[in-house]
Amino acid sequence: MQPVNIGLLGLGTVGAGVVDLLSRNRSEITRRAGRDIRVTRAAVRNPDSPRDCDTTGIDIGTDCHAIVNDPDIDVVLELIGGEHEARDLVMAAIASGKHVVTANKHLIALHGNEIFAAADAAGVVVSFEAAVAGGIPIIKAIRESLAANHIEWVAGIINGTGNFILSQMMFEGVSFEEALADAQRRGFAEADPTFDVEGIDAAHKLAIIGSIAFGIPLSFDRIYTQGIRGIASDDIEYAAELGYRIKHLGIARRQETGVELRVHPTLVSEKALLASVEGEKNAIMVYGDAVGPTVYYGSGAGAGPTASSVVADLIDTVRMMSVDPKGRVPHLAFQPDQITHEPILTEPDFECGHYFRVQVADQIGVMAEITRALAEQQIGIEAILQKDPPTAEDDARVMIVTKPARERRLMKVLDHIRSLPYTREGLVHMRVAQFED
Ligand SMILES: NC(=O)C1=CN([C@@H]2O[C@H](COP(=O)(O)OP(=O)(O)OC[C@H]3O[C@@H](n4cnc5c(N)ncnc54)[C@H](O)[C@@H]3O)[C@@H](O)[C@H]2O)C=CC1
Ligand SMILES: N[C@@H](CC=O)C(=O)O
Ligand code: NA
Repeated sequence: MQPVNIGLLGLGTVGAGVVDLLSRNRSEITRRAGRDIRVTRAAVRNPDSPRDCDTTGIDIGTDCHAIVNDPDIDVVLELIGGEHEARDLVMAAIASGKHVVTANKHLIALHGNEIFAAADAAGVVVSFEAAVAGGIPIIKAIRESLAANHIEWVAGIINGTGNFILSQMMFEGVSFEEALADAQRRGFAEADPTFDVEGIDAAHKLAIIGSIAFGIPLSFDRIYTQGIRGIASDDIEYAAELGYRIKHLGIARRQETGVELRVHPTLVSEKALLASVEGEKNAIMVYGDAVGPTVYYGSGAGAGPTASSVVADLIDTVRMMSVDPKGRVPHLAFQPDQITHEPILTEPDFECGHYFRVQVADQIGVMAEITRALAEQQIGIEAILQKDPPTAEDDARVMIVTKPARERRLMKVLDHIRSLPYTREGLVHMRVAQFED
């Protein structure tokens, strides 16, 4: 059989990982794919930079379009990252009848609807397993292995850099900035690390998860997104005393009236599986009506893990080259004409537990007023903690975890508490996740 020629766009962390893996496991990969898969051309910004892989036999240049238009290239592997240039290259590859593999969640989250429509029309496949949770085969799990289920919710740690920073801060006493610099050195962080710390990267991934779980279009701009920068070490401590860990989660959840798509710091019971996921590791729970809860854990970033998914996509691509396009796994899990536009809910309609911290004058009746306000909105209390603040001797800090409640009700309570004469500035609110795992 003829070898399959890969045109590689980008030879950075992931690109080098792919070249290395294809060479290291060449014989097993060929036995699985049925054909030899080889990178024949690559484009990079600076061809003279040193590489973390052996590039013997690869023609390295700077012109991505020359690769996309090369008739000898069978599959384009997009690993340059970013949005517009990657979109143009992928659309050009599709137009020239080439299959595409990408690790670019930014690209898929923002342009996937257009890209998949073009790919379906051209009879080619765009694969993107590495785009969500790096090496964890979560796309395949949701799209294929759980295809019999009505997916009720998906919740996970889907940004390795953010989880690494939170773990370093909690266990190593490292500052936020130091931990981020370390994540960058280790190759986990995005080229623009604000994508990691502001929750944008997680929102890109959640857009993809939500779409393949619920059969809705990719809806990145409708995702509620909050990053990890605002998490105070005091709240990490208080949460621990209350029996919780603060994790940065992406949550896609069905309600009767629509779907919640949200990314934010979340209190997770220390007994929950997700609470024990540390460092750059990712973990995703998927709840299907037939299967119940399932968990997928592993490395969400780094050269080897990400290359593992990219190469698996290349193998899949090679295998399905000979399959009738109508018989292939649909890009977004559901047949393209079965994608529906369900309402995507906004904050007032989110339903979950809540944590809040409020500093008040330490007077008789204050706690009673706070609990009365909660009761008036029919919000149950899960746990209460009271502490002296680090300064302001006559004040008290009150931390409350509520039972699940519609966020619109909780906001009324918090507005009321803020308006009380003895309430100080700086009320903190975070959401709490309840999982069955
Ligand atoms: N690093 C990781 O752990 C993971 C990365 N990804 C995604 O994989 C993709 C690649 O990420 P990394 O390898 O980490 O990036 P990187 O910054 O290490 O490498 C990017 C490569 O693309 C080349 N490049 C960029 N723009 C180019 C252009 N216009 N023309 C020619 N070459 C160009 C650069 O020279 C470099 O070789 C991104 O979409 C990223 O989000 C996905 C999962 C994990
Ligand atoms: N920057 C991302 C890389 C993988 O997607 C992360 O930290 O998770
Ligand atoms: Na993956």
